[in-house]
Amino acid sequence: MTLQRSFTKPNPLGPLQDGKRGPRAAHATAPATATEPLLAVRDLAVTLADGRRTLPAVRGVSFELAPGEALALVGESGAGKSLTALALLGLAPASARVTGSARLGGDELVGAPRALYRRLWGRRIALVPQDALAVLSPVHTVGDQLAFAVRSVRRAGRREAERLAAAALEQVGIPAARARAYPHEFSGGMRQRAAIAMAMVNRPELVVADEPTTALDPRAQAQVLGTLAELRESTGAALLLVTHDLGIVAAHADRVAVLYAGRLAESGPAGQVLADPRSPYTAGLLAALPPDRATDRRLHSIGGAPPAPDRLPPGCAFAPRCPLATDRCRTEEPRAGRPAPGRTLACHHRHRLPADLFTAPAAA
Ligand SMILES: Nc1ncnc2c1ncn2[C@@H]1O[C@H](COP(=O)(O)OP(=O)(O)OP(=O)(O)O)[C@@H](O)[C@H]1O
Repeated sequence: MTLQRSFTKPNPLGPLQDGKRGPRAAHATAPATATEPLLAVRDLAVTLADGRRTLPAVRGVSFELAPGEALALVGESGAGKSLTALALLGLAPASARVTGSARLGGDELVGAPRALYRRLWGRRIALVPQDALAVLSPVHTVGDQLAFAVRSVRRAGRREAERLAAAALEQVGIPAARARAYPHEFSGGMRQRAAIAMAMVNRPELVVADEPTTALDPRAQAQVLGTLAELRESTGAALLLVTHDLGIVAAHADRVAVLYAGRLAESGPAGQVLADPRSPYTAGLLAALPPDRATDRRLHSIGGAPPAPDRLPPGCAFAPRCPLATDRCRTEEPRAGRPAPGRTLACHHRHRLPADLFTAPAAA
């Protein structure tokens, strides 16, 4: 289900009227139309050069994001989630070769010149990083940084920019009086919320959040994710959320794309994928979740570990860990198919998975 957000709540962030994205009209970037996705990623590949080796870290990833929609990129550590997100932002490491296509509205992001990114950053696409200090300078007050961000995008006098900065802070639950504080004077959760204010202050169409709550305790985590959800609701921004937490996916994503060893294992509506996974890898991730029933305290894990990008096995990269692996899986990499409307699956096993795939006792 695609959630088209309605722009019903007033937004105090200045002259941008609800449902209208005024300043963007002045940008030399092409907006998405109602009929096309906001972001269309096709065959995205990120290859890293590490000394004499080349590491295929992201391999032919494709997905779409509708305006206002939240898509979660999930997978174990090293799956290629962050590199995918960074490549879209034009922030992949210097050693990376990015190929394929990623269209934001009418603009091609892959291979785009810095000048295009400078027009897009903050205005149409913004980052909420894992660590707020990646976007907040320690030597300026939070208010000054927000005001600077405002003035870098729109013609606003100092007072107007300060008013908008204060409004942005209030929107993320930080009293306007704290605008004079430095980032180190905030708690970790407040810093993350300030980073959200920074990302959202100019009302971008797409927010990329890379593990935005990993370093936080559960209470701060819930506050930060709640803040992000409220701001998306009021501004209509789409969200690309990088996470390894399926609980966060269930609560905050409309759709999910599951990455394994740089490839898309499956994708689809979050509720469907979590309730009825078609990829054995997704089923394994779900089986490894802590049980919530008092009667079942077993923790099931997928045996083994994902392969490093320079140690990919032939065939399906998940085959060495997959209970269903056959000779074909070990020799032939599966191509993505469509097991159901709105879903993709890269697996040779197209039938429904047994419910006890990872919990059944191993055969003697
Ligand atoms: N700058 C780099 N130089 C060399 N290898 C890198 C670099 N950045 C990432 N990699 C490798 O690319 C692969 C994908 O990394 P990426 O950070 O995208 O994974 P991830 O799914 O986001 O993992 P995590 O959840 O741990 O952040 C990993 O094997 C990682 O070691």
